[in-house]
Amino acid sequence: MNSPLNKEAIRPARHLDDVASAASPHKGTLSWVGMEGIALPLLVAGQAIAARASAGVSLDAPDTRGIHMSRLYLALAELEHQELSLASIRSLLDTFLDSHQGLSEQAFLELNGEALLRRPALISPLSGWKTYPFALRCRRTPSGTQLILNVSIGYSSTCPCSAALSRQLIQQAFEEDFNDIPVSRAAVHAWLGSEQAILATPHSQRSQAHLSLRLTPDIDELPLLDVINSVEKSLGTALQTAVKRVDEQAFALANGQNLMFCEDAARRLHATLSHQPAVEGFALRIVHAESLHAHDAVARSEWNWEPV
Ligand SMILES: Nc1nc2c(ncn2[C@@H]2O[C@H](COP(=O)(O)OP(=O)(O)OP(=O)(O)O)[C@@H](O)[C@H]2O)c(=O)[nH]1
Repeated sequence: MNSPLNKEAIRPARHLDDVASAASPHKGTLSWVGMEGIALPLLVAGQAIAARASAGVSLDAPDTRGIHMSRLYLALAELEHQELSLASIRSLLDTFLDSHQGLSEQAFLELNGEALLRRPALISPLSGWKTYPFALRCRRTPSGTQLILNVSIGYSSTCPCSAALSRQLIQQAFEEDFNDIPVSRAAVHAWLGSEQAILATPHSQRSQAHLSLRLTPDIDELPLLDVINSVEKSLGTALQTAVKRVDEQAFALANGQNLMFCEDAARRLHATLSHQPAVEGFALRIVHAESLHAHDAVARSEWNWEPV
């Protein structure tokens, strides 16, 4: 059995050695030093979420052994209990540098989480929750601040080729079924409502737009919700939450009105994102998880973008 804790034995000495501030046995600067995977509660679009943070600084003093991890860790509390904003992130990066004067010229913060948004149904008054994975990568250097927002947005895509081929089969079936009977409005109406008439349907797939956006460095609000809304509007076929039949019918119509190859989706989003006021440049990757194939159809596009 362990002996009881002897608090006297662990009472802190008046002076605690600070190894981090001592001279390093090995000299040299380091581009990034800090902590990864820190649990951090955040408020995004009004919802509390569990995020993970990476916090770091450069170590530009070649003789100093280490940075002060606790100062970075404690500073992260600045982001708690308030809506996540770019203004608060810039202030936090300043705190990182202020707490490492003489040691660090650059500060870094990465936040990973899932935005949790309530989304309305297409027609009915219902709504439900959807998550959008995001990452915010921030860097403060003597020449300014860089902010990269990554976000993934799911949607539905219906193959335009498959739709055309299905229509062709329906036309052929019409030719055959009405070959020797008179074409009346009532007969065609009844025929259109039968499974035997609409004998082929195009394939659809759950698809993903993976976006990396370089944000205008001096804006204060995080444009996550604006970007998600613009992208879903541009594609027209956002994944749904609560669905009644009236919503499902509207979704079928939206898919039929927005037939999309991965190239079509990439071009639409290229146009949409290049008009987002908060976005200075982007790289996008469109992934259609094909139901026709066991592999994915993918398109990429960039604007004003250099990989970082
Ligand atoms: N620099 C550094 N610190 C580490 C590492 N691993 C654990 N730590 C610990 O992180 C703790 C916090 O470091 P500091 O922020 O320097 O703590 P402190 O000296 O009490 O705080 P200040 O007085 O503000 O400097 C220390 O107990 C370190 O031992 C590491 O790899 N590098």
